[in-house]
Amino acid sequence: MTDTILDKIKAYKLEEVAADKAAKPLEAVEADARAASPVRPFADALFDAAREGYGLIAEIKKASPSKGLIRADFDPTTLAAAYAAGGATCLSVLTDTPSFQGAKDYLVAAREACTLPVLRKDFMYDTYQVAEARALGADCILIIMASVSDAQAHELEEAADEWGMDALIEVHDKAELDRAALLKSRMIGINNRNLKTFETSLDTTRSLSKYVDMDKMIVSESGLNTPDDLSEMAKFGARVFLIGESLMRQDDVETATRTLLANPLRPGGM
Ligand SMILES: O=P(O)(O)OC[C@@H](O)[C@@H](O)c1c[nH]c2ccccc12
Repeated sequence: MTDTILDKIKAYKLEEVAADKAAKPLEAVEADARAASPVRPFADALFDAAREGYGLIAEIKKASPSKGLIRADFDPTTLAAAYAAGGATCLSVLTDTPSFQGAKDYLVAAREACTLPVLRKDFMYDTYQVAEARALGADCILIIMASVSDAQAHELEEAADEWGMDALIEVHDKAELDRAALLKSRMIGINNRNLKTFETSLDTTRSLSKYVDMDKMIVSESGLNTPDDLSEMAKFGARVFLIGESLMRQDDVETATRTLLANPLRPGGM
């Protein structure tokens, strides 16, 4: 079997984590995590926003494996401030360098530039990375079900919880969603991007949303471009969105963000 992009990312990420551990032992990272700026409530902010309008997790993303460079004029401080001014609820910051040209420092800079809760967007396998996320200031981590075992997912979620952070559980098929249902996180991210082919289809949210427990929040992720995309997803119960590329390609990120959120489909469909 040929390796998928996710297999390749996992292989280098485990090496990175081993090198990070050698350079900075867990105890030192934990000391930084304990001294970090207090956690900002991530899930709560999204639940509040989605009650009347939409919740937006706006992503700071310079490049991706499928699209290459997305935004040349890239300053995390300016972008975070623009997203916040435009009405984003939370931020997502890519900290993976080899595939996304992200950086841990970008998360620190973005979080300092605003008061929004921030998701560390990375490929998480080890609780060391969770402590590190908190040490950087992150308020939430991502757990990608396609890339971890049930035991790992549980362990990562527990670690996030111990640090007072939330966890966004990402799925892209029914089997992953069934596994995610065993976890306690209130946020289920349905990724519209197929991680094997890189194609995005909003049919992923359309078909999986009906299987998500009523008490959980659906976050529709990837491939969302227009207000019509959001209202279409809202018809399927998704009122929270994780959006990167389509906003990162705009010259005026603040106005683009505001425009995207301007006319939410009201709960109940009005
Ligand atoms: O740029 P888009 O198509 O709006 O997608 C954002 C986000 O969903 C995407 O970056 C993403 C979703 N899950 C991930 C896991 C790892 C890296 C990136 C991602």
